[in-house]
Amino acid sequence: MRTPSPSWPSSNFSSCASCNPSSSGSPAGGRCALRLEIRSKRFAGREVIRGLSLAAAPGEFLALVGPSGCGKTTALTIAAGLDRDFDGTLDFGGPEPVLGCVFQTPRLLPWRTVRQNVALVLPKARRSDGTAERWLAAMGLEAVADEFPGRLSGGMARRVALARAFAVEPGLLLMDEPFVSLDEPTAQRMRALLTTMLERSPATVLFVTHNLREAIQLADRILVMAPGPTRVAAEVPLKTPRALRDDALVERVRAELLARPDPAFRLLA
Ligand SMILES: Nc1ncnc2c1ncn2[C@@H]1O[C@H](COP(=O)(O)OP(=O)(O)OP(=O)(O)O)[C@@H](O)[C@H]1O
Repeated sequence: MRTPSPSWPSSNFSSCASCNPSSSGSPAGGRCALRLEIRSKRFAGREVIRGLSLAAAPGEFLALVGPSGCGKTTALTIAAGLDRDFDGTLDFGGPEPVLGCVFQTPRLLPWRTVRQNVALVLPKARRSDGTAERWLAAMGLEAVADEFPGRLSGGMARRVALARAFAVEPGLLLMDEPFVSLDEPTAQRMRALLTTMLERSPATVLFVTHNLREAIQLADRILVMAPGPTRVAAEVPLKTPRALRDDALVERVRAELLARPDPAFRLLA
């Protein structure tokens, strides 16, 4: 988390508990509402988002889907409070929540052990109270707690990143393509693990993906983004309980969505 990139300015990292050990936020486990209104977002004068509006109820799992470059990461970055340079409003319906963040790459500190990577996001008083170990155990990572990240497989490193995000007991979990570039069986195991973790530690979730199947499998509601400049073009509520969404149902819903006349859906194919 200490490696800044152009779209994740280091100066604003204190907003994300998973990125910053000293962040406190609201009481742990306090699921929050999320209301984000981006009237306009520009990079160097170029407007990339216009009139994007989204709202999540406490505990709701929202998936943002859309074609590459349409502004999903930008919207998530704004929701995380990491980019305040936009015209609009961000509101949690109460105090700022504890944030958990999971990115496209695990972003572990290579010079710290797995255990330390998780413990470091916790308030000082909780760094040696067994919390890190409990979350590592929940992810099946006890055996590598004292290893350095360089010794882990890609899937294990992602599990550490998930453990780190859940260890803070986030009220709001922000995930940016967290399972991209994993082989499909590993990605499926990670999605199942995410579902289990959310049952254990419920949070409001904003999940960015370009993978429509993944969104159908996980989300309570899918927001389909349309480019140029980006806005939410359509919303798809998913009523079937997550546990009952097998491959056949996911494929059926996907086919139905891709057949819709709205061009925003065709861009997802
Ligand atoms: N720091 C930046 N400076 C200038 N332009 C940027 C910056 N960050 C993003 N952009 C531009 O804003 C647009 C939206 O980018 P963003 O990364 O949010 O899209 P995305 O939908 O998440 O893409 P992908 O699915 O490929 O990750 C793109 O045109 C991108 O080039």
